[in-house]
Amino acid sequence: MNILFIGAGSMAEALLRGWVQQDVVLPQNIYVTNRSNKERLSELQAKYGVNIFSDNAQFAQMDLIVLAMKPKDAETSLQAIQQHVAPHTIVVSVLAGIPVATIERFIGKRSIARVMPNTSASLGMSASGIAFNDAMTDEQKSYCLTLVAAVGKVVEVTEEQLHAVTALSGSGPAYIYYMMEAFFHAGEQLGLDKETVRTLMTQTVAGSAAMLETLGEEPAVLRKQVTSPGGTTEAGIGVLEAHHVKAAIEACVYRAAARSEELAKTTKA
Ligand SMILES: NC(=O)C1=CN([C@@H]2O[C@H](COP(=O)(O)OP(=O)(O)OC[C@H]3O[C@@H](n4cnc5c(N)ncnc54)[C@H](O)[C@@H]3O)[C@@H](O)[C@H]2O)C=CC1
Ligand SMILES: O=C(O)[C@@H]1CCC=N1
Repeated sequence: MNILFIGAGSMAEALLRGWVQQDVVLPQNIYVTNRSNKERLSELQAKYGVNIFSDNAQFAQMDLIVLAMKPKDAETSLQAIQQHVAPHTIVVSVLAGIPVATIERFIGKRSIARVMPNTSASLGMSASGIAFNDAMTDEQKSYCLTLVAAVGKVVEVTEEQLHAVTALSGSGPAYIYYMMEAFFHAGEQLGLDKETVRTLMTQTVAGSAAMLETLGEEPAVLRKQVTSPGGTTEAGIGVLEAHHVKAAIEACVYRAAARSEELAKTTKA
């Protein structure tokens, strides 16, 4: 299977790195192209041994195309490729918001999957959602699921539900890093060196995720186990409550989902 990435940014790299490292796709079967940055393509070629896509005639040999440009560039990009994409080629879009209907409007009714991964795909740790259009055969679905499962966990959802997936797990790593920025800073302010804080907090996040996953408990139950009456955790959480942090996090997710819907509307015919 030859796979072409259109758009060679951070998400394209996370996916192709994951596929190459997990041995699911050979680097010689991966092609990359972007709008104008040739150095970036050479960088990916040097790092992973993938090919630089050089000629529209090569579209005929592509079994699968990954749309990985920014949503705002989707229409221009789809317009540019519409004459060239072969009828047998599966199209997988990782674009936030952009509906299958928009993609079909440019390149016709064909097998299309929308995937919402996250950047942890580069370590095989993505949490991805996938939605298929009705042209997809079972065999094509299973191939797409294999690819996405190779870079982490994947759940099949409806296209409508992808707004929620995008707002939760697509953007999710950024929310965690945002909190980590604060933990790192606070740890240093309290006199620990940067590396010590990094060790403590990355393990704390990994451990908490593993507890949630392994025990299957509600987060509130696990939180209670940490919170001794009159202790340090209760004191700290009291500050979060006073600042309505839980409400702020929920508002953050709702706003991200609404933004995904806005992106969908900007491109609808
Ligand atoms: N970064 C993330 O964590 C995630 C991103 N996504 C989606 O992945 C897509 C790409 O995001 P990033 O990699 O973060 O963006 P990026 O800005 O790092 O990369 C975008 C790439 O698209 C190329 N490009 C722009 N217009 C083009 C055109 N007309 N033809 C060919 N290439 C073109 C750019 O040159 C660049 O290489 C977005 O649609 C985003 O919604 C999805 C899940 C997570
Ligand atoms: O911020 C964005 O729009 C993309 C989609 C999910 C993560 N990054």
